[in-house]
Amino acid sequence: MINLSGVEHRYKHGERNMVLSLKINEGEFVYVTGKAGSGKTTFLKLLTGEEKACAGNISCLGKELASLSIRDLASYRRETGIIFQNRRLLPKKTVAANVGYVLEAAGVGKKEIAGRVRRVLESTGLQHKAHCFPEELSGDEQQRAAAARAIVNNPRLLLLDEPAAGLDDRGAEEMMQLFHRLHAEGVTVLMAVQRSKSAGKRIIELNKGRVVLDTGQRREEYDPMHA
Ligand SMILES: Nc1ncnc2c1ncn2[C@@H]1O[C@H](COP(=O)(O)OP(=O)(O)OP(=O)(O)O)[C@@H](O)[C@H]1O
Repeated sequence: MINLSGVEHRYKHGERNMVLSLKINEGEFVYVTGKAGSGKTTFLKLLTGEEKACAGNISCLGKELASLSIRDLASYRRETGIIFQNRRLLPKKTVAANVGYVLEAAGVGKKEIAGRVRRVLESTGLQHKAHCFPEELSGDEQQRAAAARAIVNNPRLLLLDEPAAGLDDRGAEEMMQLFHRLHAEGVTVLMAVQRSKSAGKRIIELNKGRVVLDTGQRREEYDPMHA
């Protein structure tokens, strides 16, 4: 489903900050871990097409990202659910409008949008804030709104940058349960976190833009003696 081969990346005028080759299969749940500045966000941005590789190939959901037109990139992004590091809610739209926006862009009818937005706000515990603007929300609620927006279009792939940031322990636990549930329903999940908290899942650890640990498809199969 995701294949990065010989990928290199550098920020404008900067040094090469990422070198990656890896595969992720459909249906996997992968934690992308590493210290601050190790490259987790950059890795996810390469997969959203926001950052471009300066060498190598990235294919995702059957598409070569480098060759997508702006229009095809927009449609590719609608097939994925993304939680950005700084949430990126649209300040002049209500929570419901922020969440429904992706469906509107995909041409879904108004009635259908209203129903789907209502259900997804219920599942993220935000139904009572549907008509608020982002600045009227707490950090916790903004994070829930970002999660609702990421899942409203039933994506096959979720790219999540610190999805529990700003949540208290209980909120973080609920958020994790939501993504584990979606994974159990078949969604592929890539989640950037500084440290993974759940065993039994693949962990790709980055350091200075390189993979320093990859436990493989299933954590149980990881044998440190033969890694
Ligand atoms: N827009 C940018 N321009 C130049 N360098 C950048 C830019 N964004 C990130 N970097 C650098 O690239 C490296 C990787 O950063 P990245 O944000 O991907 O790491 P991260 O693991 O997500 O960190 P954090 O956990 O703090 O978000 C760092 O050295 C960072 O300073």
